[in-house]
Amino acid sequence: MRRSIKILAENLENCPYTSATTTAPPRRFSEIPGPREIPVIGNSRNLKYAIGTDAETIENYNKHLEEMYNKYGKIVKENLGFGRKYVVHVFDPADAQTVFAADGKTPFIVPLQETTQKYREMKGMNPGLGNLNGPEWYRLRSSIQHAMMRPQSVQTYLPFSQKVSDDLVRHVAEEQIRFGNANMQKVAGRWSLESAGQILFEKSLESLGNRSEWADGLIELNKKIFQLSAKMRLGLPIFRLFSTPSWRKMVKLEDEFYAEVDRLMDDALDNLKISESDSQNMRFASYLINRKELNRRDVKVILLSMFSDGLSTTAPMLIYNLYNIATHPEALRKIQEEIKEDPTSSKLPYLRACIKETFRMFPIGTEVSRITQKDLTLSGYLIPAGTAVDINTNILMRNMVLFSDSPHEFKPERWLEKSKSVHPFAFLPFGFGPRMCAGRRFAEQDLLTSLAKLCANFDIRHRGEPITQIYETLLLPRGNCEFEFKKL
Ligand code: HEM
Repeated sequence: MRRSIKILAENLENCPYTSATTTAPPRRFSEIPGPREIPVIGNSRNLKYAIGTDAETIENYNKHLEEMYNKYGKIVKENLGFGRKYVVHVFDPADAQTVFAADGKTPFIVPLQETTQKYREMKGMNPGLGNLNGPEWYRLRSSIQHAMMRPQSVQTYLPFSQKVSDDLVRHVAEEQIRFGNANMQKVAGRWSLESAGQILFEKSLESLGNRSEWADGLIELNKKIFQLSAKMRLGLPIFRLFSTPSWRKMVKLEDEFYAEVDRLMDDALDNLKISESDSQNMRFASYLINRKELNRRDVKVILLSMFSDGLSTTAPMLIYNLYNIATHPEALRKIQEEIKEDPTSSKLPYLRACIKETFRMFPIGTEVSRITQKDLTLSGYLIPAGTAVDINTNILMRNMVLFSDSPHEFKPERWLEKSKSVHPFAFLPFGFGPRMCAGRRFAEQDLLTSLAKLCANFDIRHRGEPITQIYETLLLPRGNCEFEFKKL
């Protein structure tokens, strides 16, 4: 990681946004600007949530972050209230770099879903990769690093990715004939479930075939968990002390979800065998059961973490990509030409640039979080060790200065022009460092393969209400997700 920080830092010199180094002593934490604080309640926004959980406000949490940036500048502190501590929001890539550089071997994070962490602990389960910190996180993460993060290892899954994309093309064509369009809220969910089956459970779940209704049920369940979790995250945290109606509802939803996923994991693991053959070429679950340092419980924790994180991220990203492509016919034409030129190539630089641009315009998360492990100076203020810092990637990736005054335009070309360098800590859709998204390579490969197949087979149109984002723990699509696919 040190090396990658060094390489990235070398690109920084020309960036107008890079903070000038200063020798002045850092200012006190209490001086960091931020919303008015009310005793017990915390920042003034909490009052809205305390009086009644205002869905409208929660859905616009990303807008609230943007407003804070516009009002207070590139560093803002927020008192979370009700016995919770402060969170420091940073909106400056130089500060992001400082935080990541201090990460060390085991970066600490605030779990994205406190409710999931609490549920798993209550059930005696391991909280899972995205919820753990410290040596237990390190032990589990190290065991999958090789299988998940090396681009070469992910190549092993290419044939399965291709099979899923063929199934997707067939399914979309069928939906188009049946309904006159394909509702991608459903289809993308089925696609991501099918891909998870192939990669994690080593079998087809037939989500794009006979079992699409079953798939829709599981995806809906997952969606409800994310929606409720957003309300509980931003609302009054009484569920930490008492079993509130929201908490009981959450337990019921999680129970249903885990019963289903547990069945999937047991089915997969019961059919896999310990093998002496080359573990480098094994698929994921087989690779895991062949790791001597992992027992069955560990394997299930890892599979569960990968499954639940993957399910809620790649499906919306497929929708956002299709939306950008469908609303920019010239981009679709360029992708189709690129594929026609070399149908077997997986290089596809223009399509890759479209995907990158979509990650920038439609980030799936509001922030990448860290708990600092040593004192840091951010934007000239002293941040004591143990402070929660949110690196607001969604604001960074749409910043006017960092993206040449056109942050709201879909411009894949910006990633192809060598002369235009982007601050390396301004574009972090998968986070950074040892805690970087464990499914990154899979997500990128699945998106590239399936989008290439869809673009090569169809003219894609989008009409009606534009797609925007709402906050439901992640930034999920709102608007018309029905696309028309005209066979070429
Ligand atoms: C397009 C889709 C995706 C995006 C944008 C995304 C983004 C992220 C981000 C920003 C993080 C936090 C990184 C950090 O703290 O530095 C993360 C963590 C994680 N992601 Fe993803 N992700 C995606 C897809 C996936 C998929 C497909 C999987 C599984 C197959 C997955 C599994 C995980 C796991 C397990 C973690 C926790 C890692 C840890 O704490 O060690 N993600 N992801």
